[in-house]
Amino acid sequence: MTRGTALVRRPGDRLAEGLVTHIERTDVDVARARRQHEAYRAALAGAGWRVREVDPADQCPDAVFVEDTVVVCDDLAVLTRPGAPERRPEVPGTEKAVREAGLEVVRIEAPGTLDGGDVLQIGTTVHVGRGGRTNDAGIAQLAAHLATRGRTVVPVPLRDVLHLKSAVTALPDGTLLALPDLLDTTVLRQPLRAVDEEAGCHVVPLGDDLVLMAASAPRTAALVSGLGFTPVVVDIDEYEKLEGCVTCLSVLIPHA
Ligand SMILES: NC(=O)NCCC[C@H](N)C(=O)O
Repeated sequence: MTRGTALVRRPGDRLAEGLVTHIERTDVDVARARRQHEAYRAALAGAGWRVREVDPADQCPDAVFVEDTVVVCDDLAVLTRPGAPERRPEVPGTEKAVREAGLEVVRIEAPGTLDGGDVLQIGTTVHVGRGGRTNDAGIAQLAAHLATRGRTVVPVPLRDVLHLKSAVTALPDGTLLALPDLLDTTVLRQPLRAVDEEAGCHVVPLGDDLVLMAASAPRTAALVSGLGFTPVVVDIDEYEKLEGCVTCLSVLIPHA
């Protein structure tokens, strides 16, 4: 059984030069990061996803964080215009991959900026973080594109955090796991559970009761397990040094 296609992009040799905005830079062990990526791909495959590699963009140190380059909604791929200009050359490779997956393609245009990490889709509601990487024009363009698929966009102001999904993501039943200090939770449209580990608010529902999580959030994994879900735990600490998390290393395209 295949749940769909998971797009990933392998880390390049320049990974350690990736952007760091809200944390202190520490050395990245690229060889270890490659092994962690291999295990991440294996976890997706083990959960029933067909893993497809986007062409490398090795001149871009952050290209491994492929989620930021596209928002997939049903059969529509919205190519982003990343808020960090040095990440924009990552987009053409993603465009090739989503076209090959048979998706309709539209794009965020200047002056709009949008990172996929700011977009949290739950049912027909799409929360979009407004902060350092995503601006009002990007949110307005995304809202117009996703309205064609019956989605409603809810902007969420962020504080001192890279992306919306650095601060909040959702379990398979729509319950939000969040670090409430990092965003304006009053605008969120789903029930919320506060967690006390930063990586605890980064989860990726993989289908059925499976929930992809980072090894750096053991207390939240126990909480998730107690709620009746099955954590699939991967160690991605080399990516966490670059403000990456489990969400940003893939783009899931159900049924593709
Ligand atoms: N969606 C994500 O959480 N992306 C992480 C991107 C990390 C990268 N170092 C960046 O600053 O763009």
